[in-house]
Amino acid sequence: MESAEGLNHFKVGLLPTVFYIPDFISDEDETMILDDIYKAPASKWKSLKNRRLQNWGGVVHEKGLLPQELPIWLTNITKKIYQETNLYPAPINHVLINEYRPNQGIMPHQDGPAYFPVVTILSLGSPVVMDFTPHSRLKSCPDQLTESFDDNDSNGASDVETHCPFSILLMPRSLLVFKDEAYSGYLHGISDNSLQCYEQAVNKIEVRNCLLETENPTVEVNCNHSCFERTNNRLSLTCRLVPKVHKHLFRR
Ligand SMILES: O=C(O)CCC(=O)C(=O)O
Ligand SMILES: [Fe+2]
Repeated sequence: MESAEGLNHFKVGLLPTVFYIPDFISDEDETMILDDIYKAPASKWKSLKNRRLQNWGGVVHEKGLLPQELPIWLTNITKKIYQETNLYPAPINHVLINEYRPNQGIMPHQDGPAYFPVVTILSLGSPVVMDFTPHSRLKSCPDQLTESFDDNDSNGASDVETHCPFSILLMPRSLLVFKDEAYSGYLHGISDNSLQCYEQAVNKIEVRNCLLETENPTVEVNCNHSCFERTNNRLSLTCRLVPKVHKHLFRR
């Protein structure tokens, strides 16, 4: 995948700006990145009520970034993402690493205004379902429409059809990319439940076999209900660009 055109191959769902790339990195790369994450000093972790996180790249303010150089192991992966997605106008300069226990998630939210409106999320460890919900100003999706999703021609999808909630199943080693309308018109979140259902996932067909066939020790799959039980931690790298960097502020 070497251009934005190549990325179109990975478009999922009705929105034109959501992409799911399975196996973006190898097993070996996943192991190495996990090692590097856990090699970081304990003080690098910040515990929140429902997850813990590491902040890399500097402090994000509403008006921009007070930068800190990314470590080499993060530069390696963000460079690959930057080059292969070809969506950022400059190299990724900020990475948030979230760690979720099996019963932890993240409240529906929209990412802040300081970021360029492209987000890439690399998933590690356990699979999880991410839910996208349109902002209330866009909620125009009658319930019955969700049932006829499969019959819709994605090229001709109207506003009403496109402003429906949807989910994406994120397998370990996959890269989720979303931008523009999916970034600013929708909230994204993960339920804080160890039981995750992917019945409504827009990439259900692509990932179903992957989930069922691999003897994945991180999940217990219930085939009949398109659900699985998380049994391991999930980690994610949320990679973004803060276009405005305060190079000389607060320097001693
Ligand atoms: O862990 C994830 O996949 C989502 C993280 C996220 O939305 C964020 O850090 O803003
Ligand atoms: Fe987010």
